[in-house]
Amino acid sequence: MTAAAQQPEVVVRPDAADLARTVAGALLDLVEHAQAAGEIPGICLTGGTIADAIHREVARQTVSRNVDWRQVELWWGDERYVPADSPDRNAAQARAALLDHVDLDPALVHEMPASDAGHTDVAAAADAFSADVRSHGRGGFDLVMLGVGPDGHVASLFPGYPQLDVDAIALPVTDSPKPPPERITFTFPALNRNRQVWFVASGDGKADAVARALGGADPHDIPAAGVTGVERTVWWLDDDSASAR
Ligand SMILES: O=C1O[C@H](COP(=O)(O)O)[C@@H](O)[C@H](O)[C@H]1O
Repeated sequence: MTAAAQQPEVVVRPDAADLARTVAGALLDLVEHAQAAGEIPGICLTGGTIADAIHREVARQTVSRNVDWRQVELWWGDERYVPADSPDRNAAQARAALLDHVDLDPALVHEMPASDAGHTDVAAAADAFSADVRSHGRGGFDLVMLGVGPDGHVASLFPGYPQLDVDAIALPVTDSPKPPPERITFTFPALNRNRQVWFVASGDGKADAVARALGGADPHDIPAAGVTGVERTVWWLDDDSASAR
């Protein structure tokens, strides 16, 4: 990793709606550029409040852009281990806001397993998902998007949890402090080998976690401090989430 890559960019917009519009535009720029270069961009989506607003904006803005959604590969950084039709799933939220409104190639959409997908338990499901990542042979994604919890969690990596110290691709969580308790999450090593990482956070409830992450907190306390992009790291904030910096 270069010194420049370790220095995150911070973009602050006045409010959540403006933030969502700005991030959606930047995401569509990234996809257009990758496709113009003949690539199929690999994007790892996130869940949460601002992510939902961003997905809706991407769907809205895409009609005026030159993007071929059949040539985009989608993954998720974490998932709630609940049935496939549960609205709690990050993938279900993304489908309602974005995926159902664009023409995707289903073979390029890699949801983490649902609890009714036939795996013995969440650990077996995390192993199966890790095998899916390995078999697709990507050295890293073009873009990983990460929401940030008020406690500084990213994906389903929570402060003080054992998953923070495991070298694996994806791991089960059985006692998440934020419901639902069972989840699957990418690990730090998996999140740290990707070209770009974009954190997205809005609202004053995120201000302390954002300030601590940008201030170089111990990732065991603020997991968001433990992820950077190989080429670029951007913190996309609104005035409220940026207010404690
Ligand atoms: O549980 C989760 O929370 C975070 C942040 O969600 P928010 O509603 O506070 O914005 C999210 O990024 C993560 O993917 C999700 O599983």
